[in-house]
Amino acid sequence: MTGGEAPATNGQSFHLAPNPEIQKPKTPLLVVVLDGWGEAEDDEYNAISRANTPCMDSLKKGKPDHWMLLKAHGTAVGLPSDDDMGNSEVGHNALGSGQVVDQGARLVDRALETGELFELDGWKHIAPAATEGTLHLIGLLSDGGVHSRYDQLKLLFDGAAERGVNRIRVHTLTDGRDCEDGTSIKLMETLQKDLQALEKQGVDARVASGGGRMCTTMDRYESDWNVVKRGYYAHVLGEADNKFTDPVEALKVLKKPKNGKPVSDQWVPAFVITDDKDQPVGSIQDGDAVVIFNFRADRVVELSKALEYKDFDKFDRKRWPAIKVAGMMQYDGELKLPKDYLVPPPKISHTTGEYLAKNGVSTFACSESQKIGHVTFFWNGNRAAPFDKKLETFHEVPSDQNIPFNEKPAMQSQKITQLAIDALKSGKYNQVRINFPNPDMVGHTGDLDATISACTTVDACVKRLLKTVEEVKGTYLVTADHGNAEDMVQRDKKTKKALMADGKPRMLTSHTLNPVPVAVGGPGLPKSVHFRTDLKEPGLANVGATIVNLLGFESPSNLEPSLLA
Ligand SMILES: O=C(O)[C@H](O)COP(=O)(O)O
Ligand SMILES: [Mn+2]
Ligand SMILES: [Mn+2]
Repeated sequence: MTGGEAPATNGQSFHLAPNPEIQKPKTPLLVVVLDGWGEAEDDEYNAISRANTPCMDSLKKGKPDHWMLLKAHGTAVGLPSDDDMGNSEVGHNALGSGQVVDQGARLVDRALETGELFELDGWKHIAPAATEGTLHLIGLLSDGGVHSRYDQLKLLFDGAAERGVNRIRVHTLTDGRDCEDGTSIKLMETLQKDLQALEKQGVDARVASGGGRMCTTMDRYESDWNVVKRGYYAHVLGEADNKFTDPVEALKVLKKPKNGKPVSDQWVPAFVITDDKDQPVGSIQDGDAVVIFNFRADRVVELSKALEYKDFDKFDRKRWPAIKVAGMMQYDGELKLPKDYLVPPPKISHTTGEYLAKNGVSTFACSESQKIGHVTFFWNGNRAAPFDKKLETFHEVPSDQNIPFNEKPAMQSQKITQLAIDALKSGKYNQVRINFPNPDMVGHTGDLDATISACTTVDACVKRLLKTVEEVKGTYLVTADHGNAEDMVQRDKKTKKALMADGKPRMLTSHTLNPVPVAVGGPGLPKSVHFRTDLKEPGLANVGATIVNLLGFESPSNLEPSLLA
């Protein structure tokens, strides 16, 4: 269902030709993204196969005509290699743009490998302050490759030192979400060793502050500004309740069990490293340079605002130093935030969202705060505002704040479901697009029972939604952005057996390399329409053209081929 009169992709034409097989539907299309719902064999650590999922099971019976699997990781979504797990940013970029675009991780790798990063405008912008003052590096200490990677951080500080920077302070956010929980201590030891190597070369290089990513700095979509406030106070002001002279010691103490459970890397309270006079070793001062070294946008947009915006009222900054700031990338192309950046971000244009808006399609997009930007910002190629305010409604349900989501695995799924049902019945929208965060957000806690509960809940929500699609005689497309809940344990790479420690399974808190399901159906889908079987390696990017087809148009030539025959 590709072909027809292809519009130019250079910005001149967004016209979409009518689809001869699927007429522009009079009833709505429901698009559901089950965040972190991958496909894997039944297993005791597969929270999806262990959950009660009659609705998703029934969709699977539609294989091969109306159910199939899609690649959701690695090069299929623009990541550097097929060892890279998928994530929400690249997943929703691929789904919504209908294209495979070289993603931030790959672009930063290239710019660092070639040394080009240090020739570009972003580096030139901060270099004088970095060499005369202190270079601060703030970001996620991780080897997960979702928001950042340690090898990139090391190339960055080594490269800076080679170029005359002689005072470096690293502000570390511990992970345990994109890599195994508990590995923060080892990674901090590696960082310490690498900074000490610089010290031997005469560079004053130290860790200055830190904290767990879920309570320090890395909030997203304005779910809870207190998270950013804690980070700003620790990194910029050098203020936190927890003070240590050594960062490894800080983690060892702050991770000690509370109520019988060790504190997860994600939730380490904010801390500051001080000298023997109890003074912070690396608060941010006038004249310093700051690089935010995450390449992924969502969780550093707020920090960028707090560092860069003169007018800022989200919390009392107490002190706002005159500094030069650069992001690893520009995180919001529309807001031009941050103004300066080390590596130009991926260029994602001519997305399905733009085509559809320019062809009169009305859309209701909804999720809770934790994921609202996934079905808006990421979906539309890292662009926050609608293409057409009259046609697109973005609805955010506030998420619970400051709790690990295994404590409430249903999250806001019932509210999202009800809002989507109302939108489907309203007759106002051609497309209703939602994201259920539960399998992913609860999966990241490593709590198997809570994740099973999350998946059972979400399946019941999809069931209610598909019943409504029946009632309104609409169409549906149900899919996911990457795997997570379907494998909750670390495995031996060769034997695939679960890894154990002290007689207990080592839980997996990160995403996986597994494929994800996609299903289409509903009374609005013409009987003759079904999935094609000739695509070599169908992936998430093939969904974009599929949605364009389901809404009654031929897909334009710049999109990956549709899944429909
Ligand atoms: O930011 C996060 O929560 C994790 O690093 C990745 O999860 P997501 O890609 O599903 O958002
Ligand atoms: Mn996701
Ligand atoms: Mn996730």
